[in-house]
Amino acid sequence: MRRVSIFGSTGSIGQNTIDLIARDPGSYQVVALTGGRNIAQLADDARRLNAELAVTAHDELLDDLRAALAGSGVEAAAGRTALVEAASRPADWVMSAIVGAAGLEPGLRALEQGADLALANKESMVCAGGLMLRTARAQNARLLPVDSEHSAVFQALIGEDLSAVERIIITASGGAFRDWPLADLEKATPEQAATHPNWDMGQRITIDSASMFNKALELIETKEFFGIDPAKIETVVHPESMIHALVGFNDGALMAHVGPPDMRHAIGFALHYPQRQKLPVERLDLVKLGQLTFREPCEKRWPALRLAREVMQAGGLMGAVFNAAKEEALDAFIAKQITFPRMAGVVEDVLTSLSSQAGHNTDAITLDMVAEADHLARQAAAAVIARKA
Ligand SMILES: NC(=O)C1=CN([C@@H]2O[C@H](COP(=O)(O)OP(=O)(O)OC[C@H]3O[C@@H](n4cnc5c(N)ncnc54)[C@H](OP(=O)(O)O)[C@@H]3O)[C@@H](O)[C@H]2O)C=CC1
Ligand SMILES: CC(=O)[C@@H](O)[C@H](O)COP(=O)(O)O
Ligand SMILES: [Mn+2]
Repeated sequence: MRRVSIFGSTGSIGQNTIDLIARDPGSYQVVALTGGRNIAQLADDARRLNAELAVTAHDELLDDLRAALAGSGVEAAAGRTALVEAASRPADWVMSAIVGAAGLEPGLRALEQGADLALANKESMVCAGGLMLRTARAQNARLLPVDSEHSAVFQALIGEDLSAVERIIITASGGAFRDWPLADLEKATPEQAATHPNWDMGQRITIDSASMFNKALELIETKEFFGIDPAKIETVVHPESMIHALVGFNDGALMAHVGPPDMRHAIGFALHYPQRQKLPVERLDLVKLGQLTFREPCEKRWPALRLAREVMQAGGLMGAVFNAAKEEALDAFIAKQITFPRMAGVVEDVLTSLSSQAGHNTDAITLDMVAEADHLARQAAAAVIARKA
């Protein structure tokens, strides 16, 4: 039996992962499930999957979790330290699906103890891509992309030579406001932004899709994951979200990964890699689909794309700064302290004020350095938000 843990099990990726594992209970021993505030879901899943341990990230919810697990034999724990300890428990395969920079350390600890890491948490690569790759290499552990675009690129590159890659194109749906007049964006609400045209995902990534901060993070994630020159990475607006990414080779071939917007494909690919196994995803009927469309992304509508290019150019700890500033701006938008378009302005101001964080050798970046850059960026973002709110 494979020993598996799921970090962020109560979320959208976590629930899709559980869906796949629960279909084949004889093949998996669940070591740890972790969640945040959704104690009922965490406890139900831990009981159903007979997990060894369930952890909530919130200390104050330990009593609730203990009560929900009473008589089940599942160990309960709470808090940041417990979360990181859970990641150090021996496991063969770990899903990293906590949202935000909070997912970095648990994923890194899982790699350090030699687990294969299925990485949905794109923030890990944005903040500390070099550290993640170095750790995986040192432990002979696999780091498997789960983000749909990066899983698509990974699959298109199997058996290929990276030096023959001319370009990588990642697609973007355009999110909730793709067709809105620009002037209306000032009035866009968090509720409107949290409605994705195609994908069913958590609130934060869905709003990031509307602002294209999600795509901005994914451009950086592509550079970090595949070690590719940013000039070779493109994005195109593809409203149907059927093609997830394309890889162009030096002979002109363009390999596209096509499939319905269902994360169980990318999760299942990472779960069974290097094998392919049957997955419960819809098989596309191309005739019914009829046509697929593409548009150039407008940087006026989505300034996050330009900022991502600046961050890739700057390197060092600027990815960590960018992500933390974005998280703070997103919190402020959700709390209705700033408007939707203002998020990009906040992030740009923070990037300007912390440009000194670019001067770090990527190979020497440690978790402590990332934490410090993250802290400085959140402080700077809070000041910008307070000044302009
Ligand atoms: N959803 C998708 O289809 C995709 C997601 N991703 C990436 O995967 C990650 C997860 O996304 P998604 O599943 O949508 O997010 P959700 O918001 O649905 O789930 C997030 C999970 O993280 C937990 N969590 C939230 N904050 C913390 C914290 N501070 N410490 C520990 N745990 C925490 C939540 O717990 P609780 O809910 O119990 O409070 C929940 O289990 C993100 O990095 C996202 O960018 C990438 C591609 C596609
Ligand atoms: C499913 C997935 O990988 C998401 O990151 C997706 O890419 C979001 O859609 P957007 O293309 O709207 O950002
Ligand atoms: Mn994606």
